[in-house]
Amino acid sequence: MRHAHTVGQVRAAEAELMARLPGGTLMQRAAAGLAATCARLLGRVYGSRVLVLAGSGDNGGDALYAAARLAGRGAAVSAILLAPEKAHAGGLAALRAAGGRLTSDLSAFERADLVLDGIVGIGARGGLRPEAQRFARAERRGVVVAVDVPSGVDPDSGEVAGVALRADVTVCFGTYKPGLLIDPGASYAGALQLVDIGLEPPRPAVTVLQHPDLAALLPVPSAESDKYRRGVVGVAAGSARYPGAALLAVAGALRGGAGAVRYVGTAAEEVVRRFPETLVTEGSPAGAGRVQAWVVGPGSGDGAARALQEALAGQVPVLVDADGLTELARLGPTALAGRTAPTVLTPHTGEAARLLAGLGAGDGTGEPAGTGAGQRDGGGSREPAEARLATARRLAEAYGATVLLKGSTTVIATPGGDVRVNPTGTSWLATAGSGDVLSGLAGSLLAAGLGPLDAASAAAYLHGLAGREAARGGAPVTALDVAAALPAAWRTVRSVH
Ligand SMILES: NC(=O)C1=CN([C@@H]2O[C@H](COP(=O)(O)OP(=O)(O)OC[C@H]3O[C@@H](n4cnc5c(N)ncnc54)[C@H](O)[C@@H]3O)[C@@H](O)[C@H]2O)[C@@H](O)CC1
Ligand SMILES: Nc1ncnc2c1ncn2[C@@H]1O[C@H](COP(=O)(O)OP(=O)(O)O)[C@@H](O)[C@H]1O
Ligand SMILES: [K+]
Repeated sequence: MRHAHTVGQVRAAEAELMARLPGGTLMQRAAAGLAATCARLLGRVYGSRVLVLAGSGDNGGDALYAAARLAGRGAAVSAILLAPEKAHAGGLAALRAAGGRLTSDLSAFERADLVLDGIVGIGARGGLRPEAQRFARAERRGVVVAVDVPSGVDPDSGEVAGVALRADVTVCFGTYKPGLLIDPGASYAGALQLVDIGLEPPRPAVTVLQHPDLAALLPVPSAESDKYRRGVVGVAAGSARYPGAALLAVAGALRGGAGAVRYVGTAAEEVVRRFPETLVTEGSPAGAGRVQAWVVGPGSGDGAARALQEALAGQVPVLVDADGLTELARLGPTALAGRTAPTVLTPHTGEAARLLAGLGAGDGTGEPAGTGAGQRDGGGSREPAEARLATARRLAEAYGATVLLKGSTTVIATPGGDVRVNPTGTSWLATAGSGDVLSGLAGSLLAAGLGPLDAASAAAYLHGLAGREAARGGAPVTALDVAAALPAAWRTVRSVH
């Protein structure tokens, strides 16, 4: 599992560590790790051309010390200082002593085999300053290595206000920063390398699952298993108008590890024709047999209100998606207030905006919340796409539910403040109905016994891998292709054991 910490957490952990160590130790550890990665990337250090972009803080200091090490191994190093009078004195002296030279020639950036971006790190405030912006726009030939954070990316949120330097590799110190894991920041960071500088940070602000975590989480039947013990997932989805959503949610649910899928709704006939293994009922959740988790809402249309009410009244986990979310936004968080079992919400950006607006509902006026209500504070004050982390957290807390916010980086937040960011996926997943497959899959994992955070994040992970598998070679995928590729995604993560 990858762990990421906020700037505030890193600063506190650094202060604690620095108090116990001789001055400059952490920077030397950082520079040593940085130089080692650069040397690996260069292959042959001797004779290579390295350019350092050094800002006025310790981020520039790391870059200058690392460059001095490379110069000591025979690299031709030049440095552009963005604020020459404020450059890190020790780093600059080390670079000079190792034979590095200063330049103001922008073409050095274009010619370099390797560029070290030490403009700004976790001390960043606001968008990249004008003197730094030109490097984000300039052509380059070589590899760009970001020091700690690609300059221009907000370390805590991944937001880019204006432009940022696109890196091939980001070498981060002590711990990952959330902004390296969340788009748009993640797409600027390239491959991530972690350098251990001895930091002992507290509980991470954000975690990211990896293959071995998935392999450990996924439910696998044993000799004692039967279909009921493996869990039955109920899917209340589809309507006369949107029968396809029922098929897609069921297709996802069938590949999620539950022992059986029970469908309720108007598309029963279509569902059983396409997936004969499904148990079908034409009613609503209250009249269906026992299930261990419900998925409510994909394509439910007018049926969403009743299905949601009946599913929420039960004592099993409920995943709410699509039309179910629209209905929930209308009702507001009070609709979930009495629940004892977990609730999972899987909004895309538009549905998240509706849910934020819904925070004004249920206030006793009986009026549905208008758009814009509830967007005055917290994560709701900005467009959800630009503040994904804050939005997911805000919704999770306000609704008392686990929230999986879909998008180019899917973020999962719990009411208790845990956040996971999904590392898999592809923009080919932006295709109609792929969200329905995801909700069926996540519901199936809930029914199989995973907790809400694990079920939601494992589903996003598998869905993202399946999307990549289906789009392999760069081909468009359909939602059913994604569902069909889910077993391959299971095999991929399980093959690491
Ligand atoms: N504090 C520590 O113990 C350690 C810090 N390390 C490094 O130190 C960095 C943090 O250093 P600082 O606190 O000095 O902060 P930074 O070096 O990240 O940034 C501060 C400097 O950048 C300028 N700046 C701020 N926002 C800017 C923007 N948007 N555009 C351009 N310039 C901007 C400021 O004028 C300031 O001088 C980390 O990212 C890491 O690279 C490492 O050496 C490891 C140890
Ligand atoms: N640009 C993107 N990059 C990666 N994944 C994306 C992107 N856009 C959407 N997705 C993913 O595609 C799926 C779309 O879901 P959703 O918006 O609910 O579609 P639908 O309602 O048609 O099923 C989600 O899993 C989402 O995370
Ligand atoms: K940087």
